Amino acid sequence: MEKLFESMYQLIVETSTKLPKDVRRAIAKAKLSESAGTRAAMSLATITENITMADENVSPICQDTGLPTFKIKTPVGVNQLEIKEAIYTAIAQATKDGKLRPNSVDSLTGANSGDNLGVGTPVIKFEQWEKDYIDARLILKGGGCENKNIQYSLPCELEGLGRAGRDLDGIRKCVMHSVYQAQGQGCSAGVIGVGIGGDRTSGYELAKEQLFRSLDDENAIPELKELEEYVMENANKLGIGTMGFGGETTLLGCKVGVANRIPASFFVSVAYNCWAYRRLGVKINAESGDLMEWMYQEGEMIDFSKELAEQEEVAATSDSREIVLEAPITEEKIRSLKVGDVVRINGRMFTGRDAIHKYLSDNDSPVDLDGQIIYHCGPVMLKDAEGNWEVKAAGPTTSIREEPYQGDIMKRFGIRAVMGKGGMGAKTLKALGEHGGVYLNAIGGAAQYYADCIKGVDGVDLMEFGIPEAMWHLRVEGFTAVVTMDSHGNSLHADVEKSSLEKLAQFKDRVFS
Ligand SMILES: O=C(O)C[C@H](O)C(=O)O
Ligand code: SF4
Repeated sequence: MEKLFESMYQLIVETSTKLPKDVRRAIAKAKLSESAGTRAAMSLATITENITMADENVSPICQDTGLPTFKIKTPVGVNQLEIKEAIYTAIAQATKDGKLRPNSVDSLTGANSGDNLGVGTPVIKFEQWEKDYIDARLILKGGGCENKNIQYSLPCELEGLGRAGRDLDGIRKCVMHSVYQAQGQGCSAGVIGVGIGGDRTSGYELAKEQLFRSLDDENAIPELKELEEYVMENANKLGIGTMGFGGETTLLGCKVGVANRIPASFFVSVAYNCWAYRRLGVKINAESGDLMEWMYQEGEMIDFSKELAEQEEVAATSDSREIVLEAPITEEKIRSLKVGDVVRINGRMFTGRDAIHKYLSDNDSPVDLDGQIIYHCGPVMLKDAEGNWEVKAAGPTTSIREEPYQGDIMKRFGIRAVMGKGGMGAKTLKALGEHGGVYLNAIGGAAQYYADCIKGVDGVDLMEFGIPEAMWHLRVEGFTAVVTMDSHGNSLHADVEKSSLEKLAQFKDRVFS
């Protein structure tokens, strides 16, 4: 099976860089549902441009290439250890080539292994089957959406929906609630895999298993088909929309599976996947290791590049104010910004995510942050032939994780703007008002689009935290984001959360008997 490494490498690269056809179609449909000039339409335009750029650059669609999870079916007699070895080598090579971000971190020390290999990473699940070829599937599910997975133990009380009992209607309520609680933080519009039954572990496994289904398939169990259709129709009435900016499409897919349970337990497990729904599969010759066929290839392939010219017109007709920001920014300038303003950033910004925020809460900053912009981002970086850092992918990360630190750090160091995605909470909003700061929402997953706005890397600090967690000094041009929290107490995120909860309450009454 000497070709096995090559086949696995291709599977990894293709999964990270090329969004499957069914997902493209769902995104194209979402785009059609939004009115021109809205924030949702603008975000979807950025997302589709990003998909095209990832195709062209053969670079990661999103910088978070997730926890690679392989599901492999092998004919009886095939050596699974050999397959494992080929996967490990291919993962390390794809990381070296900038197709995967080094994402495997020691949970106790925080050390990044640098090659995506480590205890428990990647995940490889084997199964035997009677066919004569190998079926290898891969999902790259990022951390932001993974953090929005949720498991319900029935019966339970749900915000907005009341009691969810141990029946199909209780399940319906849990699924609706799972979409609400994710808001835009898992880079909506998302896809949910739902597992009914099992135990806490196998329930989540079943939920994730659903993410390997095609978005276009039909559930063979009539009740579940009905549930999937119900959720698709009604979750999209919650008004959360792309990136939680409000809008018509909140969900791109809902797939439900069922397994038996034991009498005392009744779990409903939900695996939330972002729009950057990267999963593919290949059929591999069991003797030679050759790649025989790609999976998920049915139907039309949408070429978003054709729409790019049209999109520029949409952006031009949008009625939001556009403001240019360049650090150092004055308090006066920041206080002039309002929720809904679109900013174009030129000049300097510094990345800082989990490790940096924890560090800055106990230590001095390695650079002067007065008037500066902090970007919640863990990029994919490679060194070029001259030894200079090159940005391969650089979209925002979920900002809410920095909520405990953010306000204090902004005040202490004089930071005027923080940028990420998904919004932040009440503590940060209060600090923005007191200190004079704004929160900027960039489009989650648009890692190629933003990498293109980064014109240079002028330095890096705290490299000991690993590539994603270091503090990169970036020089940008035309880096676009939306003000979603301002210094006047306004938060688009709080507004969407409130209005979506009101909408959720409309689904309180029994639907399935
Ligand atoms: O780790 C990242 O870069 C992003 C993460 O997937 C997130 O959505 O927060
Ligand atoms: S940043 Fe968004 S698109 Fe990327 S992995 Fe995280 S949730 Fe998915």
